[in-house]
Amino acid sequence: MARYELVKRSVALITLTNPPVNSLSSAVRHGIAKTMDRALSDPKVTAVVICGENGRFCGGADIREFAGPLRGPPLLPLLDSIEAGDKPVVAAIEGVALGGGLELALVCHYRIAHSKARLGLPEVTLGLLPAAGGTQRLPRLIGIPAALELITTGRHVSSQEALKLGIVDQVTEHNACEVAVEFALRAVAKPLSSRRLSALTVPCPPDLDALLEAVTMQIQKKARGVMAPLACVQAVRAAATMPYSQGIKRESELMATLFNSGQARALQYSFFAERTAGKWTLPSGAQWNDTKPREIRSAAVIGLGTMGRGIAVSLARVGISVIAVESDRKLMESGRQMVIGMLERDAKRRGVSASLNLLKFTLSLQDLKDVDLVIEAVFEDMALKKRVFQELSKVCRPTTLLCSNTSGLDVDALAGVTDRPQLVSGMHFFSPAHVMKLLEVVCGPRSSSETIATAMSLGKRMGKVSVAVGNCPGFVGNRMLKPYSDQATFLLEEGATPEQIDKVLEDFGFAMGVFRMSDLAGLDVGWRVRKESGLTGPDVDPKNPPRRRQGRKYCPIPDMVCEQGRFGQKTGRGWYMYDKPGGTNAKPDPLIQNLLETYRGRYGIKPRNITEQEIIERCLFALANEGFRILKDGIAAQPEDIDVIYQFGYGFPRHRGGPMFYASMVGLERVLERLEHYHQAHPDVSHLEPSPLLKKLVACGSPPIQKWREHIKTIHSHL
Ligand SMILES: CCCCCCC/C=C/C(=O)SCCNC(=O)CCNC(=O)[C@H](O)C(C)(C)COP(=O)(O)OP(=O)(O)OC[C@H]1O[C@@H](n2cnc3c(N)ncnc32)[C@H](O)[C@@H]1OP(=O)(O)O
Repeated sequence: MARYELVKRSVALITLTNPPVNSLSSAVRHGIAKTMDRALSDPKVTAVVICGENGRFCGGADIREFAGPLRGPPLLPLLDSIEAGDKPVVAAIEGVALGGGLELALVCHYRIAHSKARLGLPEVTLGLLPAAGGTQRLPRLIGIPAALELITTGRHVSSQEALKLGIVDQVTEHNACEVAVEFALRAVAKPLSSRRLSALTVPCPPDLDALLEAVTMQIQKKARGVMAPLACVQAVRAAATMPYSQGIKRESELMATLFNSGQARALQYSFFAERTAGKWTLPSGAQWNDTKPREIRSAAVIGLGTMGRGIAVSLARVGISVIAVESDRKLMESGRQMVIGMLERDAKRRGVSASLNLLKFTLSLQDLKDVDLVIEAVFEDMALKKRVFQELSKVCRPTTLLCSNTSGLDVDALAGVTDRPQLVSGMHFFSPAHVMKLLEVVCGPRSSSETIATAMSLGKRMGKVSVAVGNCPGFVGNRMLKPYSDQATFLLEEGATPEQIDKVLEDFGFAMGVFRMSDLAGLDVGWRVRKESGLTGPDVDPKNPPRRRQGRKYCPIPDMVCEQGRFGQKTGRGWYMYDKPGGTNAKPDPLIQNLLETYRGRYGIKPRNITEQEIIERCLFALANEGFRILKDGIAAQPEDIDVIYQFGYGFPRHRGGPMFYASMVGLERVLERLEHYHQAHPDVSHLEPSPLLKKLVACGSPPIQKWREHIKTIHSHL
């Protein structure tokens, strides 16, 4: 796990060998301890270089080992002993030096980085802090403000920035290992005391308290309820105010509070869930690692509304030439201006030049005959989409892939009107499409594995977290949203207010509560869908008892809000009131309060006090319950996919892991018991009826989430 060689007759070259990222597993730590001992005790060796195999220095501690008992040599004393050694040690950083990897580099007396390397202390993103001396050594090297920023955000820096900050001593375009060996030979005669970071004093800013206070406030605002960044501030405070020996103790104490926390478990689960989601399997047996995606050089986007514009930007900025189609010259011109403006702003932010030459705008579908792939992003109307797909089928060459950016319509019905159903899939982007990282790739029953592989790979190329899902109304994300928002509106009937429900959800960690989110998305969209499906409007059978539709309980309050022209932020009124149309500052509206009181009065509902616990349980357990149904139906292949969708598309707090992980943390037995309780109280709300899969998992002893797949493997997958 660590290779030892003698090079240039006097330099010990230690190579970490734990692919793919040379993480510091117990075997690697053991290997470092052994090879360092050998280097320090061999009189022929005058200097040491540490590097990583396959052009990657080290991706940090082995995160998988955190779940089990700590084995092998502990990292902190191992690193301390490297720093204390009397022969110069040089880190040759290629690829990445992250977390424990950077901490290893910080105990080396010199650091040489390749120009393409990235460095950082991302432990905070895993619910931890850099507890192998990172919170004490980095401030001594680069000062409190810069160290505080890097440690509390976990941001990676380029080697150029690392050089400017003083983290590395030299950046090279050449082989970092060879450069480090030459550097080590020159360092042999030089004193090491000033190179041992733990022995340095911290350059402390005069306004330390004010700085720490400001950063704490910023964290509390941006990452409400998240423990790790606050613990990082405490650890850096210790570096500033205590000698190293005490600071390091404080670092360990703070780490101990985080290490076994639910937040750390959720964040580490989220790290792996994101990677698991990319590994799809289709019912045919085809998989992510055995199906070659097509190369996409050119694409077309149909419709330059909000979604189409964002999709065009996402494609062009990764070097794909884009033909954008609109039906009307005025719309095309305004779309053109907006796409160009978005691309220019994006390029400026990233410090690159805008790829405007890749864009072409047209009114004619005939111009699409040679593109590799089309993404249709017209209005969410099946008849209109079918017309577009029929037309595309005629004009595009037979090998062109046809994708729909639908948020929930039947992808197979669209495939059915084309001459190439195997080349049709859904690509459900989230608004704004050039910002939001989630992409649901919808696999119809006739989509080929190559089509899915290509859509998934294109998503990755655009920087999206892509998740393959099956074809059903709403797919995964929007299908689950319904029980969640239904519960919220039922709670309004029973006595809650929008602001009370939103506060509970936001305190839980959601970026926005369900009502604020609906106001942002626009209330009219759902209203139109409900009208089209006969749930409200003139087509409703007058014989329907009030508050019941299609044999189920129905809450008409959202329709009543829309009937007043309150469509959310865009009209300045929705569940909340805003300063102006388009305003974002939501204030409780007495008119909504009135509407709720009148409504309850009309139906004889006596409002009751609704607790925080009930809001969380009814909204989130109903959400997870639908997730279990989705797994049972084979619409998502694994719970990780659902959790990734909810984190990246719906603002579910990452430190809670996602709805399925959250259910597993609460305990499946408890979730089942509470759903049974609420379903008994509301027998006409089918979403509260515990799903068969949840019951099955509880009957099997509530296995950990990673084992659920074994219990759902017999299910017929629609992916
Ligand atoms: C009481 C104990 C005290 C201990 C103190 C310890 C203090 C130190 C703590 C740490 O170091 S925590 C770890 C900090 N490091 C990170 O957060 C880095 C995580 N990794 C990444 O960001 C990326 O993987 C990467 C290194 C930038 C590479 O990205 P790339 O896109 O090229 O590959 P991936 O698909 O992400 O990863 C490939 C493969 O490797 C697995 N993996 C990556 N890093 C780790 C790791 N640190 N530990 C274990 N496994 C890791 C990753 O999961 C992928 O595998 P699969 O999931 O596909 O099987």
